[in-house]
Amino acid sequence: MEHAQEIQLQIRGVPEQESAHKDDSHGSAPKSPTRRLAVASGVRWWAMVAVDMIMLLSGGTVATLLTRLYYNSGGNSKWMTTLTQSGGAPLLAIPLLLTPPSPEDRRLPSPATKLAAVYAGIGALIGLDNLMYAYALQYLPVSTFSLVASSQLAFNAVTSRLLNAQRFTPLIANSVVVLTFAATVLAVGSSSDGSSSGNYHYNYAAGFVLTVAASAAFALILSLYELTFERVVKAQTPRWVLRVQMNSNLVASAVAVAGMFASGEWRTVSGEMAAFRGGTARYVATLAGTAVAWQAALVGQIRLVARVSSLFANATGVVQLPLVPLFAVVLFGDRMTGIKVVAMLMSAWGFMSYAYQHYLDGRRAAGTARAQCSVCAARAASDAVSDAS
Ligand SMILES: Nc1nc2[nH]cnc2c(=O)[nH]1
Repeated sequence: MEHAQEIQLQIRGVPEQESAHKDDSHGSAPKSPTRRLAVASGVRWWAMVAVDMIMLLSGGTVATLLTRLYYNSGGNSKWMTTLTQSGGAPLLAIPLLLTPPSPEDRRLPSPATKLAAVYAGIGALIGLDNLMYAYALQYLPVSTFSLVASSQLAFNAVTSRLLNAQRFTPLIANSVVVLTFAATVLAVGSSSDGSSSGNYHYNYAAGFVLTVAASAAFALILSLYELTFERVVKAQTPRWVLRVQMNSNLVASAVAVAGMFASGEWRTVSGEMAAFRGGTARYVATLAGTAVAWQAALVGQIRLVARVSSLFANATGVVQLPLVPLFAVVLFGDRMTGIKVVAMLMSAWGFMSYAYQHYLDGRRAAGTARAQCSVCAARAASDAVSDAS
């Protein structure tokens, strides 16, 4: 009977498996590329993943375009751009208060000191990454930036394998390669199309090195988030996702504020505000909008890490790279080229390859659950017969 109850619990627990930590994910053996999805597939699950993806893609695109607008309109403070990437974190207190707690939200999964150390470590890394990303966005033209930044997916392939025991299937490998190519095609094709003309002073060597370093750091951050949900928080509930994001981004904001004071950049802020094209109100609106858009994007991205995997979250983020130049056509008057459309299509193709792997895993898991069900029913019947005799 015990066996039958155990399987019934597992089946009933399917929706919770998204939120509850599973012991089997502790092992270092390669796990299913889509293991959480494997037990929680279904229309509702896909709809939630789609919402997260839309938040990441729209938030990330708006944030990147607003950062470019800030630089284009006379802004020049790297620490200010760094701060906008994490400074909207206190706003997360609103959804946190509005989200009803589940039982897993009420317990402290690890000692408070361990949680604090994790927030401090990831937060400091985010602060450093945000600074490098701020330099990268200013020092490289859109095309080169997209090319180099797409390397974060390859870095993520390594960190996911090492830290998250991610298994690679041909479909996932195909997705990583095609998404990287999509950004490469974009970079090669638009290097001479005068993209994002503005008052940039490109500094290629520094921009290149900083973009590569930021890409590696960001891949590590996403893998560390995944590890945190599995080993430290031991839950993937909406509230834990918000808490982890808010606390780590508050630490990153402290790093940015400290950097602004230590570098003396804070003295230039009032002058920059006064000289900003469109005036002070536009300056504040641009930075506030950037901060909100980054947090919206990160909510989507970290929820994808918790729901699926860091590699999936990064793959979705990379889809955004060809999106930015397309929007720049409308907003900054960049030229539209066939290459940009091809990059978009390749990007969609690479992503669909990844999504198809998830679909296959979901179907396989459903088949396994059905098989276990019939074994379980047979065992329950035989237990009942032996109990009666
Ligand atoms: N390096 C890096 N930093 C980020 N911060 C927010 N998104 C990103 C990203 O895609 N890459």
